[in-house]
Amino acid sequence: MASSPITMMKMKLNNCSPPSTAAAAARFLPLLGPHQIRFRSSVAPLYNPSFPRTIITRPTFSSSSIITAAMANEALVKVIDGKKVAKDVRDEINAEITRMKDSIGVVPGLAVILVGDRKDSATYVRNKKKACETAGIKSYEVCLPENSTEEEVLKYISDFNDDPMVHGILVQLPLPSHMDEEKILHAVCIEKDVDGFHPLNIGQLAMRGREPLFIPCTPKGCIELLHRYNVEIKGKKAVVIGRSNIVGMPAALLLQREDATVSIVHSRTTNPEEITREADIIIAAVGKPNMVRGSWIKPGAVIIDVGINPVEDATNPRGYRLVGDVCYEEAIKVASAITPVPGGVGPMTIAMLLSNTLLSAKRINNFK
Ligand SMILES: Nc1nc2c(c(=O)[nH]1)N[C@@H](CN(C=O)c1ccc(C(=O)N[C@@H](CCC(=O)O)C(=O)O)cc1)CN2
Repeated sequence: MASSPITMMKMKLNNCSPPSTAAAAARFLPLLGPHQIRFRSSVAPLYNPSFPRTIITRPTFSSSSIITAAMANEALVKVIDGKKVAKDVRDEINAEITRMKDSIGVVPGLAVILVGDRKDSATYVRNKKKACETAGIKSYEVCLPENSTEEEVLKYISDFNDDPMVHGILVQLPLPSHMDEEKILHAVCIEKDVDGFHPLNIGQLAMRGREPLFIPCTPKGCIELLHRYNVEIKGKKAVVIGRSNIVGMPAALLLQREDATVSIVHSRTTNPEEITREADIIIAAVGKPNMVRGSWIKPGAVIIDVGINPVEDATNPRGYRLVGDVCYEEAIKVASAITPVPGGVGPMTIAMLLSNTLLSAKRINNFK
């Protein structure tokens, strides 16, 4: 996902300006309306966002039919508001935690282990702690210096495994390069593996007829967004861009479980755009700013952008701004729905972590 703000300074600003020619606009023209993906209407929605924000960037339409059509499409695009959905999820979790505390006196506990001094990781851990406090989850935090040993990390994991107050354990990734990530993730007991990264959890996710104890937070958040915006997944063509252990691979497995026909595009795929152009749903999780251009997208497709890439921006007080893996300005002209960056998948990652922690506390205490 995101690289550190320190390393991002080395990145070149990726300019993804929207196509400006009439010919480029005309590409979108015949493909509006009936070609757009249909949002589920017959199935009772798990959740209907009260205000699914619709972007209307230009209120007055031009007299040119080509421009008007492109703009009309833009006006119809649903911005999938991850911030709003995450807040709703957190409120629901908070209500459940209150119910559990009131009836059996149990408060869910989450232990977070941070190793090293990456600024982005420190920010994510701080945000997780804040989210826990608001939701009513007790958080336990361990911050270790970059030069810590694997044994030290393993000792903390072992202590948290044995602590009945702790229902979830996570080790913030990435770990320093001298550490064996596999060994460390394997040490988290599977019943408390709220990140869902334990090989047994991933194995269960991959197998038909088996249920993982936990689903990794970011892919779970992607699917939750699709559900809550009533996007039909069953029978659709889905393409996942990226095959990382924490996002791409589990996202592809989850889409398959939802009965989508799934393709995975990765660094060795030739002509990735030919594959993405077929997709009704795209989940982009590759970590390359603006890699997916408007021309890669089938009109009406739904786009879930997992990338959080800092790019230089002298006009921003931070000196950089965050962009996704998808060129938003182009995609919004073609897609029927899209997650923004920031404010899309990112907030859902933390909401799903709280959801997994609650799930764990309920399961351990046999609370329904
Ligand atoms: N053990 C884990 N490590 C990592 C995970 C994970 O799920 N488990 N995921 C990422 C980092 N991450 C959570 O840990 C995370 C990333 C981004 C966000 C988020 O809310 N992003 C905001 C923008 C934030 C900003 O302004 O900097 C957004 O997209 O709106 C939350 C969590 C890697 N490591």
